[in-house]
Amino acid sequence: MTNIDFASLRLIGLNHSIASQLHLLDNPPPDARLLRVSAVQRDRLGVHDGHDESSARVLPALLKELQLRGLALAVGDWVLVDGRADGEQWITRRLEPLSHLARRDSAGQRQAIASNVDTALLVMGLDHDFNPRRLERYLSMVHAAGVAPVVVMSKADIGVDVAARMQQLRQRLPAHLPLLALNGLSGDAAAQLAPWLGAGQTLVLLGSSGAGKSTLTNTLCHATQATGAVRADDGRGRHTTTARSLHRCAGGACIIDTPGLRSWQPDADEQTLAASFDDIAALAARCQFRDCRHDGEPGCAVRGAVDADRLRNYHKLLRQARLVEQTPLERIAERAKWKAIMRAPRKRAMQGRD
Ligand SMILES: Nc1nc2c(ncn2[C@@H]2O[C@H](COP(=O)(O)OP(=O)(O)OP(=O)(O)O)[C@@H](O)[C@H]2O)c(=O)[nH]1
Ligand SMILES: [Zn+2]
Repeated sequence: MTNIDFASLRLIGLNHSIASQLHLLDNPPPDARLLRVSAVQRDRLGVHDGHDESSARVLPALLKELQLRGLALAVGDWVLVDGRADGEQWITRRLEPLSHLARRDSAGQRQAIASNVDTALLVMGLDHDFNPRRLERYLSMVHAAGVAPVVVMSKADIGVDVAARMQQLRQRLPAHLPLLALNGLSGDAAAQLAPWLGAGQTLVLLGSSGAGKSTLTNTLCHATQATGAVRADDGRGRHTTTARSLHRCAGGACIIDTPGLRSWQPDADEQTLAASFDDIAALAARCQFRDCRHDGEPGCAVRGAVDADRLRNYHKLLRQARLVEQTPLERIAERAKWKAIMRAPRKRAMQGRD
C-alpha cells in the first residue's frame, strides 16, 4: 500500500483530488511513498515530503512514457517514489496533474514549468521591466493551463510613473483580473496577497529575470525557509544548490519560484489563445461579421473598445500560434508573405515592439 503522510504533505499543497487518485491506480506499487517534486535538474529531481527534501531519479520506463506523450516532470508534480536496497530513490509514477504550465521555446519545443498550481503570480517591475505586451503573453500561458492569474506589479516603492502605469494597466486589462502594486521587500506584501495564500494552496511566480520573484518569495516564506534549513540529519542528497524551487509559507501555502524566462511563447493553439483575451471574445459576439478579425471590417465591436496596443498584441500572438501549428510547407509560404510585407517600409512602422 502506498504511504501517505497527509498531515505533512498538506504543508506542501496535497489536497483530496490528488490523494483520491491513488485509489484509482492500476497495480499500485507496494511500499511506495507519495512525494512532491520540488526541483528539476538534468538527471535528478528534488522530492519533498513536507518537511525535508531529498534526491531521486526517474525510472527509465516512466521517462519514456512521458516523452512519448510530449510531457516532462515539473516542479509541483505528485509522484510515487520507491526506495531500493542500493539507497537510490526511484520515481515510478506521476499522478495526473490538476493543472500544468508549459511554454514553447524559440524552436517550438514544449517546456514544462510547473504542475498542480492554483494561482500564478505574474510579477513585473514598475521600473524598466514594465511591458504590458509581455504581461499579456504570460496571461495567455496561464489561462491556457487553467490557472488563475494575479498581476503583481513589484517595486512600487522605486518604480517610475507608478500611478500612471497602474492606471494604464487597469484600462487595458479585463476588469475582473486581480491587479496590485507592492514592494516585495516589505512585510505588507504578505497582507496584500493573503487572499491567495490560504493553507493547501500552491502558487507559482512567473516573470522576467530581476522582476522581484525571489525577493517576494523570501518575504512571503521567510519564517519557513529559516526553519527548513536547519533540519539536516539524514544527509542524503539534500538541499542541492538548485533545489530551491518549492517553498513553504508560514500560513500553509507553498510557492514555486521559477527562473526568468527568455524568448518563449505560450503553449496554446490559436483558439485557446483567442479565448484567453476574454474581453475581446465577449465583444466579438457583437461584431457585424461572425468571422470578423477586428482588423478594419465594418461593424466591428472590438476595434475602438479595446486598447489599440492590446489588440495589436492579440493579433501578433495569434499569428505566432498559427505559425507553430503550421506544416513546414505552410510555414515557408507564410514566411514569404511576411517577408514581402516587411519589405514595405510604411507597414514596417506599424509592427509593434516585443
Ligand atoms: N525597492 C525594491 N526592490 C526590489 C523589489 N523587488 C525586487 N527588488 C530588487 O530587485 C532585484 C532583483 O530581484 P530578484 O528577486 O532577484 O528578481 P527575480 O525575479 O527573482 O530574478 P531571477 O531570479 O533572475 O529570475 C534585487 O536587487 C531586489 O532587491 C521591490 O518591490 N522594491
Ligand atoms: Zn470585430
